[in-house]
Amino acid sequence: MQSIPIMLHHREIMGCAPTGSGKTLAYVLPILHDLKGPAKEGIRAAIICPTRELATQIFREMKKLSKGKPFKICVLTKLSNSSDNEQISASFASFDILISTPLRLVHAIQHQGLKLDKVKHLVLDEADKLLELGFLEQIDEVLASCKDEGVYKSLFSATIPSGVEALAKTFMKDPIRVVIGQKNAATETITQKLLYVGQEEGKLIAIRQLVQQGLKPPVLIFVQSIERAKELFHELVYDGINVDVIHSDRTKLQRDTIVQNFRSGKIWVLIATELMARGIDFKGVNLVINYDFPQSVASYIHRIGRTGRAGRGGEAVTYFTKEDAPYLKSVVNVMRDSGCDVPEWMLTMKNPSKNVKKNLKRKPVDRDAIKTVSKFDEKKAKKKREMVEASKKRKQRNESKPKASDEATDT
Ligand SMILES: Nc1ncnc2c1ncn2[C@@H]1O[C@H](COP(=O)(O)OP(=O)(O)OP(=O)(O)O)[C@@H](O)[C@H]1O
Repeated sequence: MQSIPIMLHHREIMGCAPTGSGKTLAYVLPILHDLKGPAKEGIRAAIICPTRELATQIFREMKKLSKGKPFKICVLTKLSNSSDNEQISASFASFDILISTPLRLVHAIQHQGLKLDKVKHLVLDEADKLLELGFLEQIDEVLASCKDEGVYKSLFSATIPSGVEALAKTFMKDPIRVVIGQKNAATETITQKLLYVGQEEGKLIAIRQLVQQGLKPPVLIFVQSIERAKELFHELVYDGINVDVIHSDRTKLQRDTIVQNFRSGKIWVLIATELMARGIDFKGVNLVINYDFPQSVASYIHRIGRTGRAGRGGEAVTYFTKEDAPYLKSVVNVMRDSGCDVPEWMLTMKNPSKNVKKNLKRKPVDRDAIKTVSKFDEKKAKKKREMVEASKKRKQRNESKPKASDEATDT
């Protein structure tokens, strides 16, 4: 309601609204209306987002909403096999709307003759992510490729920190700032819980207890690295759970198939890295489990925002160990601001300092590998291995000692 008239009046917008509240439609509808119909003038709207999965999802939404108007919409995903750049460049020019990740878009601009000089609407979806260091250089390149005068920029996210706002103002023209609900809070339809699991191995115990009590799929589980995603997958798959795992080490085809299978209900539990934390709209996810504590408040909000979408209810459980305790208060604040019940003692905890938060964002907490064997059993097994090794060595030493009879012969 707020963004449609703003964009139709060609004002730039910085829109912050909760996860699952419909930000995609908030820019897709005014763009489709403003472009009126296909024009063969070159790309007139460009939408940039951080992941391929999200780009494909936006493409699908665009296609659905533009039904009846034969707009040519293109999603830049994989690199074209054709080596004829002129041909590729000409094919780009035939599109009205383009959706892409920053890296792929910059490649097309630099090597495949893609032009953005006719772009009227430039959207940065998940803007705060796109304006982080890893993407910033490419966004600069994209901005430089758009003709400055005629382009209206729109930024959307569920989290827009003040630093990002200040940065955005340096390249936006007098933007209108729209904030729906409380800024940087989670959706109120999500029941959020924090669960203390003691040490690392407590997490597997907690998950297994949940399974025993009866999981209500679909369930999404977030971990902090690809390695840990693989480890958890091995544990759960041997438990006989209908589970799969998605991360950037998997092939594009695998990633597409997994997303499709999770959407259709073929997979009940999906283990994911941060790759799936933003923007992905799986309808009806019942539970999000933060197996590993998120590295920032924004990550927490986006991860748990995969449930409780479009007014539906949902549940989010965040496991924490002793090592996560210093960062706990940030999440507690989000829970409090989103209207969740938080124990009194948690509210009186100290807020982590800026430095502590920065360090966590840079480097995740060091964690023991995910495996069923407990530390105690592992130590016992290690001791046993060491004893066996030592006795083997003793035996070898004894055998290599010259025997009494040998000595007699030698002398
Ligand atoms: N007016 C509406 N009525 C009902 N459903 C809607 C409406 N607008 C959007 N939706 C649905 O709500 C869901 C969430 O929308 P969308 O993915 O755009 O959320 P978002 O705000 O971009 O979330 P995120 O911050 O996680 O990216 C989608 O399934 C969308 O189809």
